[in-house]
Amino acid sequence: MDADTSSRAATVNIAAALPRLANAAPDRIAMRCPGPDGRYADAHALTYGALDTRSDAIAAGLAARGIVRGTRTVLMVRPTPEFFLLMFALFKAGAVPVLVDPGIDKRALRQCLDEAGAEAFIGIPLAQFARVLLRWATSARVRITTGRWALLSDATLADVERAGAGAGPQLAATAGDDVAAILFTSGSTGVPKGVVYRHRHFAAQIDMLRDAFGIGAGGVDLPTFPPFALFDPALGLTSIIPDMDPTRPAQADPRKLHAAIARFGVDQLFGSPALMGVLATYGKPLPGLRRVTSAGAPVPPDTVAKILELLPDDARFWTPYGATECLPVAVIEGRELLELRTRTEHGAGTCVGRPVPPNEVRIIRVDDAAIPEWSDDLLAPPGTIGEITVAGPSATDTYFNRDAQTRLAKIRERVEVAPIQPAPVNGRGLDGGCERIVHRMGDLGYFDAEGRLWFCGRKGHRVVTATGTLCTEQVEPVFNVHPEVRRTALVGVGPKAHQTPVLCVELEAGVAKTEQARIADELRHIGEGFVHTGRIERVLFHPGFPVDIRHNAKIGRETLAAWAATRVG
Ligand SMILES: Nc1ncnc2c1ncn2[C@@H]1O[C@H](COP(=O)(O)OP(=O)(O)OP(=O)(O)O)[C@@H](O)[C@H]1O
Repeated sequence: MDADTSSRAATVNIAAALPRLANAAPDRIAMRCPGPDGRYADAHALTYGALDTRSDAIAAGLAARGIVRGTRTVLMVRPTPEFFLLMFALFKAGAVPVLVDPGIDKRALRQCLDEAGAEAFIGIPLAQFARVLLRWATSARVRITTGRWALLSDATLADVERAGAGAGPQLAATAGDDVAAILFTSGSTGVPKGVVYRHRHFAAQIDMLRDAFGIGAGGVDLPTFPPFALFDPALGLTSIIPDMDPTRPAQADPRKLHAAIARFGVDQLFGSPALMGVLATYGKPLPGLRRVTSAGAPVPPDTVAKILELLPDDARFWTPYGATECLPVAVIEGRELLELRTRTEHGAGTCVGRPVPPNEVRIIRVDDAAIPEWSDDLLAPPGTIGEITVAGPSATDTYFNRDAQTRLAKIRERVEVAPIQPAPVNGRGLDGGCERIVHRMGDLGYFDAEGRLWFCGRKGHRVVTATGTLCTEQVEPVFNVHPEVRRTALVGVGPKAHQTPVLCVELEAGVAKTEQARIADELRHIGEGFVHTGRIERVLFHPGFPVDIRHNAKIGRETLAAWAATRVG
């Protein structure tokens, strides 16, 4: 192997697939985005060829402005062609895009941006105004706007692209260990944390998604969570960006989604459980779809059943389990999930399926403290509930600038490897062995006798009473069977170890307040049917649960607990 070939072989970069695909099929559509009027005009579409050459030009133009390998660059751009061009340009440049969910609390947003120590800021004009007004990302020395005028910034994206035009192919020779992006968590349990993605994490995710879901090039995808669209070009898919507010999937208009699916022959769809709820309630068949995936929180069994009814018989409905820090961890298909519905409704938790190879998923004893080193003594006895941990090629190893959080979520593990065996993919070499990072999911769960993983709720949401521990996901589905109940949330009031369990209840629309006393009695009766729910006596009715900003599906139990505390003496 000559030096040039070996350096090319070592390059790991999510953008590396793009020139290959662009060469093979330059005119294939990579993305179609709705214009401001919601229409899918050709002006808002990008072919593989255009995505490749234009992102080359932008990468070269960014380099001329000082955005180069390693430059942390906040990107605040809506899911338009500009967003995808910029993301691929930043990857090609080896720069580090920083993504924060739009719509998070403004104070938390500023904290995230400060923490990221951004060196550059690329945004729509509104984001540039906010940056100046709210003093966001003051460390950013390069500012680029996607607007028509360079107001409040150094240049427009058009200037950047013009400056780099004709520079030819760009691809930084990034190594697997180099930082590729900083992606913030959704912050459903506090201020979002910046997850450090290395190029090898993205590369592994693409392989794992392709294998777990049998994704082949040439399909047409409707990713309703825009960052997921970034995987599509690497998988050879066409992305149709839906005409909806990506921060409000629960409010998406199902007619628009159906129109896009029919018009562009969409055969795969990703959406949060809230978006699945929208499609299920709308109830129109989804004949062209072959693969639907939903993640972020458990999908209610009624929604799973309805979506399966709407899909063709040979279509698959996957509910992968994972987190920003590690994705995918495990996966289950909707039909198997439905077969296990009774167990969930009897308090077993929600089955999230079998680990996606080559993940190693292990359950450790519940502990709120940091665990620096792995030891097999940490393991919970087989079949018992503990914290879910993952070691695997897509498990990230650190948060950015959050040492305390990193210590709480990561365990170093020394792995002995025989000389002929390759080192674990996320490992670092050591004398006579290798070290890898185990990620703690912060979720409770267990394995059943068939090797399936069950999710029992978040560790921080467990309710510890004087007589034992209650897990949210083992309690709520028991009560959710009541026909007039939309959803329930278990919270604890009082000091840990002496908490009073309180069941917060959101009723179906149209149920009168006067029915609440009867429903509370009926819920207590349902609870008495199982040992673990029999102790829950306090029932509080809430007009509409707070939910997370990313998926609109995770219930804000911290907020509900504070609310419940004001009502329970
Ligand atoms: N299929 C699933 N079934 C049940 N829960 C899921 C599923 N997929 C994801 N989750 C939940 O979502 C969590 C990951 O969420 P995400 O990475 O979006 O941010 P977050 O953990 O909510 O944010 P933060 O850590 O800032 O609170 C998982 O740890 C798990 O609790």
